[in-house]
Amino acid sequence: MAERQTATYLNERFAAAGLRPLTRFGQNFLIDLNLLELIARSAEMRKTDVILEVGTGMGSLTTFLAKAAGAIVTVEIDDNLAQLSQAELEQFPHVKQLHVDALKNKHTLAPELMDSVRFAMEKLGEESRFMLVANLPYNIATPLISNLLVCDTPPDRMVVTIQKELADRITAAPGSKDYGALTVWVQAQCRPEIVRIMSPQVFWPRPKVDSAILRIDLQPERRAALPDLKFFHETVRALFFHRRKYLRSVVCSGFKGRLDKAQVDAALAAAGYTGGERAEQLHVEQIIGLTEHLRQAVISASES
Ligand SMILES: C[S@@+](CC[C@H](N)C(=O)[O-])C[C@H]1O[C@@H](n2cnc3c(N)ncnc32)[C@H](O)[C@@H]1O
Repeated sequence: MAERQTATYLNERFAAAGLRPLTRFGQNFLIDLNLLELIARSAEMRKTDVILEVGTGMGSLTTFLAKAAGAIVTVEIDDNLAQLSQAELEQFPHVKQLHVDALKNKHTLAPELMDSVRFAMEKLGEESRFMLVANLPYNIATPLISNLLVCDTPPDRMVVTIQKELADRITAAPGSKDYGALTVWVQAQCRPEIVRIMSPQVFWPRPKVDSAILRIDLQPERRAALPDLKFFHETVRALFFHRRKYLRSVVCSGFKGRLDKAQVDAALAAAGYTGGERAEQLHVEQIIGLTEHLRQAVISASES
């Protein structure tokens, strides 16, 4: 296993197969064995857990996951890597390989992913939890994390390697430049925590930016307290769509056709705002409260 983690090994293996790592698929492989172990350890997996891995690559992280979890669903878009990793993973009957694009489109996961996860969870029984553990392709990290939180069965935990800049956005505090729709969407239902910052040297080939291992723990009671998840998701995106604009203006444009200006002013006042605030100043609980006032206003407006 250890030899499979070196840049020399990967270089030779790719060259022998006549391949090159593809930038368009975010093919930067972790070559530090300790970090692969850290990712697996941070997930605190049990033998009844189902793990989704997006980006099988050569199957190195998959091997760690297979040793700790009850079932693995690993997804790879690249024909050549899907083939190479198949040989490595054949020894694990509880690893299911899917050879598809993990995203059907920007807002939807490929249906095979959650179908396979649900099937594995049923087999493993009531105790089973679902987690995403992956060294993610950076170009799909945001939609993947975001879309998984829309699912009826969201992951109990995600432990992912992503760009540091994205980890900073997910863990940001109100008022900071990184604080935005993604921060609020994740923090309203989960507790995110940066486990480790990683320099480009721990990857082959080296990416241009720093990376981070991020652990995101679902908080089911917080998620259950959001009465309409879809409405919340859309509202948060609308609130941060024009970062420089004041609350009244972003709410008016986000709710155009559903609330008139007087109704917007009434909803803002009921939530305790003048409209002269900016969304980025409001902490997550305040945005949850404001969204609920807007939801009630939309319901009343549609009934009148
Ligand atoms: C950062 S590499 C990680 C590989 C391996 N897990 C590791 O840790 O070394 C990302 C992997 O995701 C695959 N990938 C990229 N886009 C994908 C997509 N849309 N769906 C599924 N796999 C994808 C790439 O081909 C690549 O193998």
